[in-house]
Amino acid sequence: MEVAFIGGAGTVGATAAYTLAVERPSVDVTLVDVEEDAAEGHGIGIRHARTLGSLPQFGDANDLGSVSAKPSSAAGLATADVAVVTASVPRPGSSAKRGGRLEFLDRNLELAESIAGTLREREPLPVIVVSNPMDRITQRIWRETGWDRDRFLGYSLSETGRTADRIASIRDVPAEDVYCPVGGEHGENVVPFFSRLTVDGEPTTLTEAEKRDVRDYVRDVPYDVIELRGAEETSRWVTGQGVVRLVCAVLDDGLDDPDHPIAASVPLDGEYGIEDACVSVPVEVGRTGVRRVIEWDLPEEELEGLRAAAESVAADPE
Ligand SMILES: NC(=O)c1ccc[n+]([C@@H]2O[C@H](COP(=O)([O-])OP(=O)(O)OC[C@H]3O[C@@H](n4cnc5c(N)ncnc54)[C@H](O)[C@@H]3O)[C@@H](O)[C@H]2O)c1
Ligand SMILES: O=C(O)C[C@H](O)C(=O)O
Repeated sequence: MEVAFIGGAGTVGATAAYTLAVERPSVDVTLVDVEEDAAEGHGIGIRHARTLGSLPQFGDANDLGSVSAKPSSAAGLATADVAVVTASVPRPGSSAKRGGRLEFLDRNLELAESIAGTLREREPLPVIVVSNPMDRITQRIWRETGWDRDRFLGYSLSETGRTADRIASIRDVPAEDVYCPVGGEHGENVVPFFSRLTVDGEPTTLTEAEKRDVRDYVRDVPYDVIELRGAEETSRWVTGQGVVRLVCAVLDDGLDDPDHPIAASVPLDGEYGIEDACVSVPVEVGRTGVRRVIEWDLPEEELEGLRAAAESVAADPE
């Protein structure tokens, strides 16, 4: 199996590629970037890391997959089984604040069209989109390829990690016991599915103040991280981990635990009353991408949140 990271020389692409390479030593990892030297440099370092961890004195892996750099062209993507799009124009300084994902919009829409043009030259494959503003970029790449919508998964799992972390801290419970998937926009109109919250398997209800706190935390914390680390950087660690969780769900034809579905941003066609927009909703992931959009019976407040998210992402100029 070969996973191609389009934008693989960047912060998120290289971090996710490294995470996948060490976690799944047999998978072929390809770094596709217009910065070909940088991609090659990261590829060599990641290959060494994977090799080191698999040596007899440390590991027991065999049949190591390749780690290589390829050009950002149809040839570079010809043999990929899964594509992850992290390609982006450089982070504008003005994007390092809440709502900042929209600062990428115009130039990343152009980039999305060019990447879709390259993808279109081959057979459809599952495409995981990370680049911001993620919901709109997922929608644009989907439309421009003309492929079936079930090939596309926009990445929003960082919100689920952030939400679990915050609920654990508010309620003083272990974070690993918190299940609360997060949908809506990857942005201001985020919709934690509080109605599905369980802690250690027990349905749990937050107060309205606690819900507001969690939503505000999720909106603010990526920018706190950027500010603390310097405006050139992004939330590379949670994103690298989350992208690999999604890639592995595709490679493995589903989650280890199908009873706890995840959310991803997918082109909707009437589900939750939403047409022609990508926002995150619960999905069943499979080998070819999205096996099924799961239609939960959500309370009105969360349904309204999803619809507001869809209106917001659909409101941008073509
Ligand atoms: N969805 C999420 O949760 C999430 C999380 C973090 C970052 N992001 C977004 O992901 C994107 C990447 O972030 P980053 O910090 O890695 O950015 P970055 O600037 O470090 O990396 C972007 C990379 O894309 C490459 N690139 C540009 N055009 C390309 C093309 N045509 N083909 C191949 N590669 C190309 C650049 O050379 C660069 O290496 C940004 O838009 C960021 O906002 C999203
Ligand atoms: O890159 C950003 O602007 C933030 C990113 O979308 C994130 O959620 O970490």
